[in-house]
Amino acid sequence: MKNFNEIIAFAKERGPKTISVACAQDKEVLLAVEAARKEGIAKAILVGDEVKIAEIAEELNIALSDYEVINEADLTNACLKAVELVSTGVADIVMKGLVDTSIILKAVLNKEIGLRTGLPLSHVAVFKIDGYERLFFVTDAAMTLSPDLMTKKQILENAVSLAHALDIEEPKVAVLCAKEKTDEKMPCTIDAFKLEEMQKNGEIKGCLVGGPFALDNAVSEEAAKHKGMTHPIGGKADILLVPNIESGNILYKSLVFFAKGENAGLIVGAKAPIVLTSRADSDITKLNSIALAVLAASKQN
Ligand SMILES: CCCC(=O)SCCNC(=O)CCNC(=O)[C@H](O)C(C)(C)COP(=O)(O)OP(=O)(O)OC[C@H]1O[C@@H](n2cnc3c(N)ncnc32)[C@H](O)[C@@H]1OP(=O)(O)O
Repeated sequence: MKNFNEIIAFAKERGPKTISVACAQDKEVLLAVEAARKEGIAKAILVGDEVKIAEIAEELNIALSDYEVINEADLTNACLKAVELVSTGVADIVMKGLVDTSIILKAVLNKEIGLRTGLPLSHVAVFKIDGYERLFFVTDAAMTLSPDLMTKKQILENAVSLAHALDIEEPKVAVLCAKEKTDEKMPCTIDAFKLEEMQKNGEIKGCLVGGPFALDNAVSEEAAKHKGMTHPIGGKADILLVPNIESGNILYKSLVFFAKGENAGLIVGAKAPIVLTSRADSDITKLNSIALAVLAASKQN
């Protein structure tokens, strides 16, 4: 798939799925779930502050009779309820509403009713930027603080699974650092080298991995050529694996606010997909993310 229109078209074919929205009292969230409902992509159960949900719905002319609403004003309890709806099979996808990321992630990781699989969960953001011909992924900009080598391997594999769900058969993964040569003083360059080795010796499958890469060589063929790089991933990355949450989050928000990119975001690697965008992201981003989650959920089932 090359853009979000295609993702939405495929989600219409595979939907509707049921989303449980944690802390649904938010204008952009309600606009997105209403658009998803009208497109036949998803139905939503709205968990949150019933009074605030009703006020916003009225302002937006959204009929709440089209939704199940579960009143839970406390943010932590609303997140736990939304997650429980998925772990008990009532819903297929969790969606973050107006709540801190760490609160919903703690609910997702809850030992009794959460969606753990035993392996690391991670965030994948999908972007489309004018001038870059392909969709590309940034991971992990939102969940894992400072991943070690084996956690990076799992983050990479989680993103590769999502790429496969979008019919990107052999995604090219660039492991990002500040430069393209290994340097003992920059441990992420050593991890990047090891991840490329793991792919070459078959420990990582279903993708091509290259690293270390600086961002310019990963996304610009001209920059890669200028620096004399002959790596097949040079300038053609599908997945950008960042070294830590700070670099990933700054890249994510630079793409949204400076580059005005179109995007979507999910937590993957759990028993079900979790729509996780920034509270400041638009209703279009949230709709794109619902569509992406529907494709990921169909692949998982
Ligand atoms: C990109 C747009 C959106 C944004 O901008 S989001 C903003 C930035 N993001 C954030 O603030 C969230 C960052 N992450 C966090 O807050 C925390 O790491 C997180 C995920 C809530 C976990 O917090 P805590 O529960 O305090 O973490 P902990 O290290 O004590 O671990 C508790 C148990 O959970 C497990 N865990 C933590 N991260 C995991 C992961 N990625 N995958 C699978 N399991 C994970 C951890 O192993 C531990 O398990 P156990 O209790 O020992 O069995």
